[in-house]
Amino acid sequence: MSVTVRVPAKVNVQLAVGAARPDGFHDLANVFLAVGLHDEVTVTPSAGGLRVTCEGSDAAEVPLDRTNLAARAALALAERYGRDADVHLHITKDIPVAGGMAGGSADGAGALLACDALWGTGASRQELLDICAELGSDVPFALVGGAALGTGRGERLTELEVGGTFHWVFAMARRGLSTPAVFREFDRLAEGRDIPEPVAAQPLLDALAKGDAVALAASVSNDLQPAALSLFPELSDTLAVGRAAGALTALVSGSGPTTAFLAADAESAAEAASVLRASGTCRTVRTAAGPVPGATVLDDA
Ligand SMILES: C[C@@](CO)(OP(=O)(O)O)[C@H](O)COP(=O)(O)OP(=O)(O)OC[C@H]1O[C@@H](n2ccc(N)nc2=O)[C@H](O)[C@@H]1O
Ligand SMILES: Nc1ncnc2c1ncn2[C@@H]1O[C@H](COP(=O)(O)OP(=O)(O)O)[C@@H](O)[C@H]1O
Repeated sequence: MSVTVRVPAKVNVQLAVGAARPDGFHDLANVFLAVGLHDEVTVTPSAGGLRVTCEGSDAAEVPLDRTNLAARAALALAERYGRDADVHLHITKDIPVAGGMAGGSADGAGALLACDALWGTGASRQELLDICAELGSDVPFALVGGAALGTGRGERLTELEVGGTFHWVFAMARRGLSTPAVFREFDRLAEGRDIPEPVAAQPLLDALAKGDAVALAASVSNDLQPAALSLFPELSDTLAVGRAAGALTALVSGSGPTTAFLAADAESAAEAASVLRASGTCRTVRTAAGPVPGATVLDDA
């Protein structure tokens, strides 16, 4: 008996960042879009206690101990509902690790939903979302999927209407970037400046609602991009290649270092992807469309 959950990656079409809070986090206006790159998490009862395994091209970079977000999710649910977390969690990883696409968060949400289905806890959606928020700022969105505005530290979600499909190209970099390090660099670059309250941009929300890629391209923004570029200047070359290859816009995905390119349609995305692949400025290139649903239990094969 096992349960498998499929969970998407995200791109931030807007990431407005406020000043550092006393707890070290930053208030955000974080507009998430779930895109069709997925991890799968399979949970199976295991007599030998909690165990995590991972397969996929980035598997060597994924921690297999209790710091893995999937393990933390299983332990949090077990504690809340008085269960033993005697499970084997197997992650089939397709989301790049430390890429600003929330792969670890996806695995956390996936493991939570899978363990919940396996154990039949009867937890409400809100209870699951509360556990997600304890695990990390990006984890609730991986459960919800689609498109949403995240406020607070990104964990308080308002789902958004999207009127069409957006076609993206993602260029994975040759090394990762640490999310806390990028926020620290944001603070350093912001020193001595007044940081406005983060708010969602109305033209961006309208563009999403209309499914208008040209309007979305004109309104995307990422306040962490200067910090990511400061720590990883070569990303500017990748952004320039994607722009020259016809992308409507190019930006760093979240805290990076994955770069994201919005294309007019699937064909232009494929063309930009092949130019980026040939450029030698990145490790791998993928295309993916969004929005897609959040964490979903798969039927038995
Ligand atoms: C930047 C974003 C954009 O969606 O994602 P990535 O691009 O890294 O995937 C998120 O805000 C990352 O969310 P997540 O990766 O869940 O971060 P958390 O585990 O909650 O926090 C890790 C660390 O990031 C910083 N952090 C995170 C969220 C936030 N609103 N303010 C922060 O300052 C803090 O230093 C915190 O200790
Ligand atoms: N299930 C997981 N998958 C990937 N990384 C994980 C996982 N659990 C914990 N981590 C840790 O979280 C770090 C950030 O990973 P990830 O979520 O992929 O990136 P990002 O926060 O940039 O989207 C990794 O370097 C790794 O040490």
